Amino acid sequence: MAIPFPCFPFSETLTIDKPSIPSSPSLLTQDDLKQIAAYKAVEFVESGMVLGLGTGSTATHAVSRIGELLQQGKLENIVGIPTSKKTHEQALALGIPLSDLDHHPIIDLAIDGADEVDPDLNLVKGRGGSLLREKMVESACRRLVVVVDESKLVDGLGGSGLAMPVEVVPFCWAHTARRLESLFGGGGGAGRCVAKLRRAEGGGEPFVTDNANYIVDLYFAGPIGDVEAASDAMLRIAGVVEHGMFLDMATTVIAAGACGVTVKNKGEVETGLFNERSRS
Ligand SMILES: O=C[C@H](O)[C@H](O)[C@H](O)COP(=O)(O)O
Repeated sequence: MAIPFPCFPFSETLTIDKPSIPSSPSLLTQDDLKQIAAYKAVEFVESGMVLGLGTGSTATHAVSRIGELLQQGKLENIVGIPTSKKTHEQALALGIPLSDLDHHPIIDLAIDGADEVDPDLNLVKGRGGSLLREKMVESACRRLVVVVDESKLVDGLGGSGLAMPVEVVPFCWAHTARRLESLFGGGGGAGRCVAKLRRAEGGGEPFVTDNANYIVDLYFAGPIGDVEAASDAMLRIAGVVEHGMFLDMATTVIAAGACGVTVKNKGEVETGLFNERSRS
């Protein structure tokens, strides 16, 4: 997706190099915006940190940048805790020293993408299928910095009309999917929620997570509303392993959009993109 070149593409505090961001062309792609947000987040990284390494097309830019800074000697003594097999492979290839939660139960900082971000910095994650490891790692973080392009900002979780992923055990997944659907008054596409098993590319076999589970995607007719109650109810269903709502976990969200980069910290008054979003 091509987006008009920002009127102020970098905030005053954005001091990163801008390696592949076009300077003269008048368009930034959605991937450019993801990279801008991710590079901004890497400014929070300091030598000696234990880092949660997120998963997805936005987080991959942050992992690349961390690898680059390590290779240049601008960062030292970093330990990365990957949130998926894919990120593990990427970080290994970049020479980032890796560990896990068993050996590093407290993480200084994690950087990850998100599928939806609400005005309170609650998130939907897991459209890439990595929600369980992401939630385990990011629950152990002192600071979780989320990086998104502005298309991810919503007024309420579930409001994008796109998938709300739930990781379930394969055993009788259809039964679990029906229970999830009926939790929200759904069924047959007529209600507030429709549950669908995620299929692997090609549409045949079920998509299988890094933990050998399945994903049931929930599609809501509008914002869920009471996300805490929805979270508790989903987790009470036997067969549900974890859901993709990350509530009260993000400490900072960096959103890149056509008019620049907005950094919002938990509890701060809304400005920039977030403010514009909440007015719309
Ligand atoms: O399972 C995937 C993760 O939760 C991703 O962080 C999330 O889906 C956002 O991915 P992307 O940056 O590719 O939009």
